[in-house]
Amino acid sequence: MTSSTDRVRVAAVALVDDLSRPTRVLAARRSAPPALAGGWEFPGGKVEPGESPAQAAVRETLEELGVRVRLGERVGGAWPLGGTAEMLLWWAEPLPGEPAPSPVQDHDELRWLGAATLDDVPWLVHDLPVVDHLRPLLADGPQGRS
Ligand SMILES: Nc1nc2c([nH]c(=O)n2[C@H]2C[C@H](O)[C@@H](COP(=O)(O)OP(=O)(O)OP(=O)(O)O)O2)c(=O)[nH]1
Repeated sequence: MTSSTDRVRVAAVALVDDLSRPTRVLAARRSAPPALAGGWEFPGGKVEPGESPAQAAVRETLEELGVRVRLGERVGGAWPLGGTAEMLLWWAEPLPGEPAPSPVQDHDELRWLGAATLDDVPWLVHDLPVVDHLRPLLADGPQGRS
């Protein structure tokens, strides 16, 4: 049996406009590696030795988008990413500052998506169940500001 220490753990954020009443979630388009380029994902990355997944989620968001975030609850359980990788996802709210993509960090575009526009981007295949999970949790509100 595979133990949790054998797994590649990815920590990511469902960055939303308002933790108490989320209407929009931030999607990021990957620019690299070639196999993933063009696919949309939740900002995040691999948990490094010595840090907790929650710390990794905060660190990766700052590195990738240039904003600090306040984490809320976890979104679902451990989401399989194929092979032995899994993703832990947190609701998160940006602290003051505007998220911006960083090509150095493998993102070239960001979009805020609401329940009605979640399918407007081609998500990475392993994110599709996560998107389905999020859809009913996003309240009606302003949709799809890019
Ligand atoms: N961050 C993130 N990664 C995802 C998602 N969906 C998905 O399949 N993945 C995959 C893509 C990558 O194979 C892996 C995350 O690796 P990464 O390249 O973002 O990690 P990292 O920032 O730590 O990068 P590196 O140090 O390994 O270069 O998880 C998602 O929604 N967010």
